[in-house]
Amino acid sequence: MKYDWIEIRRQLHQIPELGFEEVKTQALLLDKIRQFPQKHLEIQTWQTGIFVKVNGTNPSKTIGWRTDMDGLPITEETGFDFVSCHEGKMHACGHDVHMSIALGVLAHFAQHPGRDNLLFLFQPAEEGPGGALPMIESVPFKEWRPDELYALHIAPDYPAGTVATKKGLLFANTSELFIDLKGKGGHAAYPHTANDMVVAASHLVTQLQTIVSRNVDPLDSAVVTIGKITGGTRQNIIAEKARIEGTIRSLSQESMKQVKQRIEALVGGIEAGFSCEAVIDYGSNYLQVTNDSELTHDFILFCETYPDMTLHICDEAMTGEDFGCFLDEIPGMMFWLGVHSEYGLHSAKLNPKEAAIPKAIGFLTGFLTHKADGGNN
Ligand SMILES: CC(=O)N[C@@H](CCC[C@H](N)C(=O)O)C(=O)O
Repeated sequence: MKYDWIEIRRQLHQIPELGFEEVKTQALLLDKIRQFPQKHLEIQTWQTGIFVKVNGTNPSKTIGWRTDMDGLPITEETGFDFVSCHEGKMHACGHDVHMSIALGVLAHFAQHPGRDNLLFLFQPAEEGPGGALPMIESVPFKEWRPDELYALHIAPDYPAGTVATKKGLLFANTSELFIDLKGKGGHAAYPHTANDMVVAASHLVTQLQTIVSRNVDPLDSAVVTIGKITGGTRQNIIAEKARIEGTIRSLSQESMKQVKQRIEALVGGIEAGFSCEAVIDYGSNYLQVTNDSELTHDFILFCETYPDMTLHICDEAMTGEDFGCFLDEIPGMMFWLGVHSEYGLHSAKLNPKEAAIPKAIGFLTGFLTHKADGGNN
């Protein structure tokens, strides 16, 4: 059977769903997977995710490939004729591309299994609240636990169809950040009788900017981004409540701890200064993505021998990925797949060049064949 992986990417693009809501996505993936020859496949669903094991011909280990499935709460502005059908939601981080590539590679191995087993993990909720940790705890993962694990992420700033990676640290530690402030609402004309949380939140957002500029060692790196503020009810009512939502990024667990301590000190200052109550919630935390040196060396050697593949050795990035939680358990590595888009990840206009999809399917099929046939350059 012949498949059009770009068309399948477009179908996935039209139905973006948030973390652990990937019901239609799971159904579409299962529908495609069930069209592949089933002789060598075993399938288990887990929440909105899927595990597919390709039984090897003479296995001594299991090589894993992980892809993420969720979209983001962004209103798409690409103007594609296959634009998202889910209002306010978009595949703006390329997980539609990731899934179509995984399907394409799986379709090959369903017909031509390698010597070792392959395990394809379709993981929900990468953007949040984090599907990796509960997936690691799941029954199918424990039963089919891979010995090595690999994954990719699209990269808008690399030429389409090229790859980029490095040994060691690739992506940062992340922590979500939610701060709820509660004061006293009142009439806009009587500020002296109220306790305005819009003003308190504004001060706090400004103070949070000093953590990276004044507290983190300039030779280290961290990010504190506030992506959303909500507060108040209308223009002539003093806000009783405000909420700040953001993310923290760091290159080590130690500096993550320091940033959090500083946030707590600043929030304490706001509570004292504005006589309000504040609650901090760190939401989900992702471990840094640390690429195994030997396996990355092998990947680099494979790239050098693969025809028509350009490999960039990149710097680490402050992006986060809960793939880091898998790599804390299992050796493996992750790489960027160039898709050349004028607009970046999490942009409403992200426009990955689809030519990268068939190229990545061919390349990955080669790489996983090399792995599953015992290749270790
Ligand atoms: C590759 C990528 O964009 N990943 C996300 C991961 C989100 C982590 C978490 N929800 C957070 O916001 O801290 C990223 O934003 O880097």
